[in-house]
Amino acid sequence: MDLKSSHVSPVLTDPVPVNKSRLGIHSSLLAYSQQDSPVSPGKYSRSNSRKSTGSVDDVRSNGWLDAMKASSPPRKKLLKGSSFQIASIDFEIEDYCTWMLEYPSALDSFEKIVDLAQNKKIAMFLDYDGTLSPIVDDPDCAFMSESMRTTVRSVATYFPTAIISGRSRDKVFDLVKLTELYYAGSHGMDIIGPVSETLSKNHPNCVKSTDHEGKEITLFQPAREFLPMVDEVFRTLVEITKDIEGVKVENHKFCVSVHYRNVEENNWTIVGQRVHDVLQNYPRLCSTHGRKVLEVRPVIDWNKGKAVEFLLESLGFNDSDGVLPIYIGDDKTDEDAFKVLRESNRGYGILVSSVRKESNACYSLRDPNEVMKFLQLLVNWKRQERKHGKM
Ligand SMILES: O=P(O)(O)OC[C@H]1O[C@H](O[C@H]2O[C@H](CO)[C@@H](O)[C@H](O)[C@H]2O)[C@H](O)[C@@H](O)[C@@H]1O
Repeated sequence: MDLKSSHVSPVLTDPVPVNKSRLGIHSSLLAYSQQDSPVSPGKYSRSNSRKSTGSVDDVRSNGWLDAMKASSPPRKKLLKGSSFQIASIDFEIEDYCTWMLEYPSALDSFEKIVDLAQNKKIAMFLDYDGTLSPIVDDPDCAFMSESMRTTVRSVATYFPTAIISGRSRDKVFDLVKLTELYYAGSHGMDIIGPVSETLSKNHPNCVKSTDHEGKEITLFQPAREFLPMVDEVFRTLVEITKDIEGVKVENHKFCVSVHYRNVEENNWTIVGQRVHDVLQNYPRLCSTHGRKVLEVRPVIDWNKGKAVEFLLESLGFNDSDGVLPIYIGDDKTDEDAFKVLRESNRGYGILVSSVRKESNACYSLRDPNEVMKFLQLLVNWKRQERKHGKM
């Protein structure tokens, strides 16, 4: 990619050390219970004088471990013939049905949704993991099906479509493999969008660039100055967690994922303690919970919601009534996008979940299979509209 300008300045809020509050861990916690801290300050860290001195019991009692457990629906182990199991499944189904009164199925509500799309242009925003691909144990194996790829390609033929993922932009592109889309990686901190003159005026730190096909695009990386710091933290986290079986640390350019899905539950507190202890030396980085993953990211005023606003603006839909944005996602980070749509009273957030969850979304879909059905309905509806000479 040829950068025509390298003038990129970050959009920063005050460098507040929010990592403690976001994790819900009191600052007095989190020294290693098993060994002395191997954390040493790097070039981009503060001195390690803020090393904490807590215990595993403290971590358990402040609710943080509960947040880790609740971060993804548990796998169901079916015990044949167990009446307790059957009763608990009955309860779950009933509970889910009650929840769906508040978050109706986007499939059942399809007519209502497209009714609002009359004379408007739909802009489609899609999360990747858990939305286009099923959640699997190994993040490197979270592949989307060919039928999902074909469906997303068709969606992009009719509507401007963007993928907004926690993964790095390159990694999510390698998985999706569609050049017809816009991509925002690192939870929206690395965006490739359409070229727009008005946008450049509002966001002086945008860079005009070209993609690998030579097409002009806009590159926006509001956390660019954090690159060396995030890289340093990635290497430290790999080192510091290497003795915990099952931990996987991913470098997503502007953020780092520390996965504990494959770690013995007894060791989850240790994973959290080590992440937190490293962050003690980086007050400009924080950590948030994803699905069996701790996400380390810069403390900046930017998230998936801001990325949606940015992309809408770059598509020329700033403050426009002529657009109906639809955002489909399954995770906590997608809530920022649902919130933006809810608060600006335009478009719909659709939560992908097979269990009850509080959300800022309006509708729900159970899993990636239902996401595909919904996208196919949308494509078929648009084809019919065109056939009948509408839009
Ligand atoms: O914003 P997303 O596209 O949804 O990315 C969020 C995280 O997704 C990946 O982790 C999740 O999916 C994995 C594969 O199914 C699963 O093993 C893991 O437990 C989930 O947390 C990705 O690996 C992370 O880096 C993303 O931040």
